[in-house]
Amino acid sequence: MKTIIIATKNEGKVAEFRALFAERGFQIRSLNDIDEDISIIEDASTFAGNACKKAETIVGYTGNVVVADDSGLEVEALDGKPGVYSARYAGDEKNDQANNQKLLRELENVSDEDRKARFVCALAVAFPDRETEVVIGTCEGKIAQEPKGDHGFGYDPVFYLEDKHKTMAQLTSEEKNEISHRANALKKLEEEWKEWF
Ligand SMILES: O=P(O)(O)OP(=O)(O)OP(=O)(O)OC[C@H]1O[C@@H](n2cnc3c(O)ncnc32)[C@H](O)[C@@H]1O
Ligand SMILES: [Mg+2]
Repeated sequence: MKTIIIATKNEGKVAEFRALFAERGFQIRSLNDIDEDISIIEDASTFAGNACKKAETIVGYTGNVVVADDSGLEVEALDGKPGVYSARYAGDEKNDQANNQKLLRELENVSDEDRKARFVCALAVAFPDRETEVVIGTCEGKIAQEPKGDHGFGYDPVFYLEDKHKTMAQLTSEEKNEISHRANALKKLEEEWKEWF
């Protein structure tokens, strides 16, 4: 079985990628399986820029093909915030619950029809011997009035999917992997680049 390194420390992402790549005959390893203490400063102004930086940094350590995900939430009424700052929206310590609470506070007086949001995932693949590839996947929804559900991670409890009448955190992991920004990015990568899969 082919092995892919995923340049992430986020166990929520790792679990999703593990399932998504297993369907395609790959097994994955993440930064949590690699001994070295690697820290990558995510200072690019776009998801794609940060994803490339993560993937290219790790190729330097491993010499293997590396996939990286930089992702987040864009809320229309907040001019696209929290965007690339999604992980640290409520402060440096990366607290999902605090991020969700801050988001709900910011949208306190915003009506249902103005709560449109999208999840974005930039997926970069870096190689030891050729140029990095990047694709973007999205998933459209709305910010709920209150958190619901306990699956997934991050902003899933406050991300409402209108056609499912559920938040992302109320979906099973299989259901999320059919429609998520991460799954959509991987589908694009697969379409654009069949020979690799
Ligand atoms: O950089 P790595 O190590 O991959 O892990 P991270 O958690 O810092 O990841 P990002 O820098 O890409 O920040 C993405 C943030 O956006 C949110 N996010 C991304 N994908 C999500 C998803 O599928 N569901 C809910 N929230 C998500 C979540 O809060 C993440 O912390
Ligand atoms: Mg990060």
